[in-house]
Amino acid sequence: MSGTSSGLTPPADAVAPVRHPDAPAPGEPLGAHYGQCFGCGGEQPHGLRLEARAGDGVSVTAEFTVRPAHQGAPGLAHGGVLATALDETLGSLNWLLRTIAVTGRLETDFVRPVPVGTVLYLDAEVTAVAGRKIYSRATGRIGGPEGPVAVRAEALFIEVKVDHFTEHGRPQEIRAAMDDPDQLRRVRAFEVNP
Ligand SMILES: CCCCCCCC/C=C\CCCCCCCC(=O)SCCNC(=O)CCNC(=O)[C@H](O)C(C)(C)COP(=O)(O)OP(=O)(O)OC[C@H]1O[C@@H](n2cnc3c(N)ncnc32)[C@H](O)[C@@H]1OP(=O)(O)O
Repeated sequence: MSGTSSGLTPPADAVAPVRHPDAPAPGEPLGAHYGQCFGCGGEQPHGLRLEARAGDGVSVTAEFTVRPAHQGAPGLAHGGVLATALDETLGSLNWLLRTIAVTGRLETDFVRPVPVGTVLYLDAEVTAVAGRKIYSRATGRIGGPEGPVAVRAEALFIEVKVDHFTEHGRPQEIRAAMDDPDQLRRVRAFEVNP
């Protein structure tokens, strides 16, 4: 069964997404947006360590290897972890728009169980933009990049300013991020006018 709720249908005045001229070239690894990110960071022992690459247009591909820490049922990936992989892949589209945006809505279809040890091959693209609203979709396949679909999602991301994080984040992590030149460089790669 699949379907899309009305919150994920672009309005009539939505436009096609535009790849930012300074977006990473197709094939280029995007790297982590934050080392402590559970989705893409290298500093989270049980994190997904998802590795995304720029695609053509406003699209990305990514890979995530399911490890024992990611189980729900015995030997199978937890659905929330798979949703995280989709969310993170969709979030990495920000690099191509050079926009900071957070997930407002994420609708996920779980089509096939995903065993521990599986590589999940993900792809995602922005489908439309309407003001601050960014509409996107993602697919996760198993067995290879052309293998059967295991999960898919449609999402609405909402553009925010850096203030979203500095106002709502816990002060100790925000201070550490602001003291980290690599982190500031990454934020600038997302936002044209930091
Ligand atoms: C140096 C300092 C360190 C900085 C470090 C920064 C580096 C970070 C870089 C990159 C980050 C990328 C992170 C990727 C990680 C993966 C992605 C995630 O998991 S993100 C986490 C989960 N998401 C949230 O925590 C959002 C929580 N929600 C909110 O904060 C608000 O609700 C927010 C910002 C999403 C919207 O709030 P409003 O007050 O700004 O805007 P309103 O007016 O409510 O919504 C705008 C439009 O969107 C629609 N909208 C909003 N939420 C919707 C929903 N759930 N469904 C349908 N429409 C929705 C509304 O109807 C409105 O539409 P109409 O303009 O009137 O047409």
